[in-house]
Amino acid sequence: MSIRRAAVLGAGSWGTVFAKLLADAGTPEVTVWARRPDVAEAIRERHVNPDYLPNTWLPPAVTATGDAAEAIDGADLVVLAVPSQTLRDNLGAWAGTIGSDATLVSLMKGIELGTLKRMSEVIVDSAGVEPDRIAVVTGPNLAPEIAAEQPAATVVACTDIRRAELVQRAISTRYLRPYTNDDVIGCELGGAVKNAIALAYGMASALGFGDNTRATLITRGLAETTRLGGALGANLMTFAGLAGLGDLVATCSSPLSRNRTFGEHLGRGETLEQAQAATRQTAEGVKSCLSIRDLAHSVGVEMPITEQVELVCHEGVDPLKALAALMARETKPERPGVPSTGEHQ
Ligand SMILES: NC(=O)c1ccc[n+]([C@@H]2O[C@H](COP(=O)([O-])OP(=O)(O)OC[C@H]3O[C@@H](n4cnc5c(N)ncnc54)[C@H](O)[C@@H]3O)[C@@H](O)[C@H]2O)c1
Ligand SMILES: O=P(O)(O)OC[C@H](O)CO
Repeated sequence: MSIRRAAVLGAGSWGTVFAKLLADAGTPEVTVWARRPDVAEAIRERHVNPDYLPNTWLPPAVTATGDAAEAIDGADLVVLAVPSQTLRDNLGAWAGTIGSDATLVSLMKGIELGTLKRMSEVIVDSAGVEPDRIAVVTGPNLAPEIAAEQPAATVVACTDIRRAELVQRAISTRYLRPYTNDDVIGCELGGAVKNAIALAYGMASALGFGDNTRATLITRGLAETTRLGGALGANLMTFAGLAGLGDLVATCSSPLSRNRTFGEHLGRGETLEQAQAATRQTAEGVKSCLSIRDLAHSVGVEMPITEQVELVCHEGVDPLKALAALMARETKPERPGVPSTGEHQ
């Protein structure tokens, strides 16, 4: 079985590249929903997204509309690519038009404020679908590099292996190699938490700290992600894979990362508002650091880096003071691989 018609809801960087990917992998009809009519028209008429991917030509199979119902009509694959905090409201409006056996794909890397839910949980709530119809695509996938067809790998996480394999086939190209995984919880947490850690990494870089500091942030960032995952029922091995370490390294190391770049602005002493004004695109970690911190507290897990990132972003704490607070924490054994239960340190 293969996908005949796909809808991609969201015409930002990743939604647009994902539409190209589906077309390159052989989906005959891919319709992108763009919020702005001029973006829909440019994709439809000129095969380019001038706002987000001006230098990437989109294949003929990709078209676009400003009407979400039109995009979803008859689609057997419905891809969700809007900012995480807008998903519930958007999907609530679209849900009635989604086919009863369509597979839903989540591209979003965030945790909802207030409910503290992962994106697949928000989809279950607002679209009223069973969890096994939802696949999560996540991994080290900076949109501009995938657009340039640079080789990379990703993960398709779904509890229904048949649907995971369907999506895997639908995005398998000479430049992207997808792996399946049944650990939806771990894959989503890896994608969401790495954004908060990349903010810290960006701050440290802007403050002039070198590779020891950066490696420490990546490694301890992964440790706190793994602790959270363990407490929430994830497979701890997921965090050693593409959705965990892979995405964390790509996001922290890349100047293309919006989260890292946002952290650099904060590290240079800018306020949240100044950093927001300087970076137009979605840096999910800025909001999700709050919900991740609250989610961690709800299960008794300490996430010191995420907590300090939240203080810098939302409480105006100086990044240098945040770093000093991390360094002043009580000393403890490293204990890699310690299971989640017991002391969540
Ligand atoms: N860009 C990447 O490299 C990349 C890679 C993997 C995953 N992701 C994830 O994909 C998701 C989407 O990111 P992106 O990179 O496409 O973001 P983006 O900032 O490039 O684009 C966001 C899109 O959402 C639209 N939008 C903004 N507010 C909206 C609202 N209230 N309702 C509906 N649409 C709205 C914007 O117009 C834009 O088209 C994020 O969760 C991100 O973490 C991004
Ligand atoms: O640009 P960022 O920081 O949103 O990261 C993009 C992707 O999630 C990297 O895999």
